[in-house]
Amino acid sequence: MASSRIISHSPPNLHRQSSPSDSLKPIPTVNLTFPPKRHRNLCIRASQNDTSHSVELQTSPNGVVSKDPIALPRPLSSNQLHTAVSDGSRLRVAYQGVQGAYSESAARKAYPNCEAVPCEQFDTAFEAVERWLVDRAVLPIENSLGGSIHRNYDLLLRHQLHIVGEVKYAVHHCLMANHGVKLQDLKRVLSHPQALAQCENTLTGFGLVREAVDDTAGAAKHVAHKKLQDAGAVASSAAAEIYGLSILAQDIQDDSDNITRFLVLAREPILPGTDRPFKTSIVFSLEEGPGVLFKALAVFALRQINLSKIESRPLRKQPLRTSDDNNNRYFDYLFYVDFEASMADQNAQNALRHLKEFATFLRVLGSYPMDTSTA
Ligand SMILES: O=C(O)C(=O)C[C@]1(C(=O)O)C=C[C@@H](O)C=C1
Repeated sequence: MASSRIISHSPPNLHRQSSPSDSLKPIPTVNLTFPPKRHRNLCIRASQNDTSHSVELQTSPNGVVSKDPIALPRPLSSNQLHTAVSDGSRLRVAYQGVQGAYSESAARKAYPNCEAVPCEQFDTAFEAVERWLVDRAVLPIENSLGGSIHRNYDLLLRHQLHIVGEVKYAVHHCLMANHGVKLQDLKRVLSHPQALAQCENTLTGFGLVREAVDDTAGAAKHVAHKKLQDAGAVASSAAAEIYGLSILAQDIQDDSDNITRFLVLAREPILPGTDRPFKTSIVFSLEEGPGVLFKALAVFALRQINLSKIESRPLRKQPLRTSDDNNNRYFDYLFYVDFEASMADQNAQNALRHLKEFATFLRVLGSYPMDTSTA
């Protein structure tokens, strides 16, 4: 039997090591300030323009840092997450992009009362959660027209965050430009590559050259700030309002059913329940050989567990493997699978135990309530 490793939900951990030399890659929207070591209270401050957010952390002399227990977000139970979704608590939620991005709307759908914290890149949002700057991150993982957001699959594995929820958000794209600019004046259109892909047919019909930028709202902001006369942006109607642009065309996505699925990430897992529909996300790798993937997926089929998503990504550290029998070299993959069952369900636990018998690596990324709302 191949050696296997399973990394499952860890117990809640409210402490982390920190020192003044802790470093973070430059984050334009988030700044870290570490006071001298002698200060007992360590203040991590994240600021964006005139908005500043701060979290008070207590340091012990040996440098172990823990939050004031009263202010600490407790490890979430599935019930607490449900409450947060319905009435919203003042959680700090990171998203990628600037104000008006769809990701911000998704963060607000998950936590209606949250303080949404913009991050320049997906990596920044992951780090912001890990470093206690925010409580959650809401990041896109797949879109019904454009497919998977591969970067976030790779980051899920690189970081140790847990999936604690999902949000489905209906994306309605608008073509927008500065006041007075007409559709026939436009030569170029700026947006996030996913958004451009979702409007492929419409933009081709308009004869516009596509230019990819970090996020949809950032595109709108750029067009407005530079007062561009030959370029428009594809973004939300909220972005048009925020940056003072005129909407030239509405609902320009190639299919009216344009849904993006976002993941909610946290430092701690939630307790999986069976009180409502749950989904579990895992990642695993397999030995090379005929039928191994079939065998892996059969552990779910045998137990009537429905799979809702499967994605494969190259295994970066050892992307090629040479077969023992001949000199053939094979690509090596990681398989990401979402299945419709809770880890609290014995059937799901049996399926994973079975998979672990022949998987070379297996990690549970999270077991969380399904978003059954109509986006
Ligand atoms: O640019 C934005 O507004 C985003 O929130 C990013 C993003 C994505 O990465 O897929 C999210 C939803 C839409 O599908 C288009 C773009």
